[in-house]
Amino acid sequence: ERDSLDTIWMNGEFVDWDDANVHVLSHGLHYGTGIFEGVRAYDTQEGTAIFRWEDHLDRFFQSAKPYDMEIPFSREELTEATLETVRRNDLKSCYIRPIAYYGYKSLGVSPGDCPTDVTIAAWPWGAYLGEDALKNGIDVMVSSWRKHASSQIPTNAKTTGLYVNSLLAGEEARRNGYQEAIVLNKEGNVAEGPGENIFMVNDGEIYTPGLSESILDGITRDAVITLAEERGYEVHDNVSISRGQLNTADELFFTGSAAEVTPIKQVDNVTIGEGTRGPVTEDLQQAFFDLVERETDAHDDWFTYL
Ligand SMILES: Cc1[nH+]cc(COP(=O)(O)O)c(CN[C@@H](CCC(=O)O)C(=O)O)c1O
Repeated sequence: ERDSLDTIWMNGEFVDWDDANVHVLSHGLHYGTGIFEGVRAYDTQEGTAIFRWEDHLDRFFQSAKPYDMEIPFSREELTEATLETVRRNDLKSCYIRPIAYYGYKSLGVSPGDCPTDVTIAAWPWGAYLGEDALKNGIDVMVSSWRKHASSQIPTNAKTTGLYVNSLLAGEEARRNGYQEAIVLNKEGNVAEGPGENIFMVNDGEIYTPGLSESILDGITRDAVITLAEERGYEVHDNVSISRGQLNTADELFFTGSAAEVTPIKQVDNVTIGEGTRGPVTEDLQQAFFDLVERETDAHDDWFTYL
């Protein structure tokens, strides 16, 4: 529920939250033909700062390519629209959701002469999997639903339609009493979470599935790899992780714009490590939050201030 003062940017105009509607025959609603970003802005000592906006913007344009979708706004226009959306909603920290989708003109799978509509919304969003999750970790299950292969639907394009796969996996987990799922790829190796990348720690070294494992090229994944290497950890970021390795991991954790750094303490009721947030996970989680809350001036180029 939002108060009526909230506003959303739609195709170049700011409209009231309650008036931000689309036609029911919009192509994207029927065929999943939208691409989107999930971005966080943090309330830092230097004011509100959007984390890795330029990288999210890069991915936004990249995601449109497989669908021949032309984004009708420039990077600068989208950047100013985003900053203004955060300002107008008077948000100090928030979650930002840009989306581009084939809009209303005609139906049929081919988007034909449908317009590409673009909207940007922002709202407060706390810990994605709950405050306790960040501190104590979550219980997950390996889903019976497999991640589609990137050769079937490009997993490096953040496509709205893909998230039915994420929903099937995540809801299966929650239906069975777990908080989130781990999704294997069609080869049966570990891909990622429904909305997160996954990391494993073994004997102090860090592993995360390579981009060829049908995963999203996560920006938080990239940031955590950088932070880990800066702290002297050996990072293996182009590996296949088998399903069996999950049980024997010393530590596991998810990363994502929404999930941030969320420890995993059980997989299918098998305790991981000590059954709570592991020491390497805690070190990297602390480094991540120090970074985004600007307790450090490192990587200032990763921040776009309001
Ligand atoms: C499938 C998937 N994999 C990995 C990630 C992590 O990527 P990055 O945010 O660049 O570090 C996300 C982001 N999931 C977004 C959507 C969450 C939602 O529930 O919607 C997010 O974290 O904003 C994914 O959706």
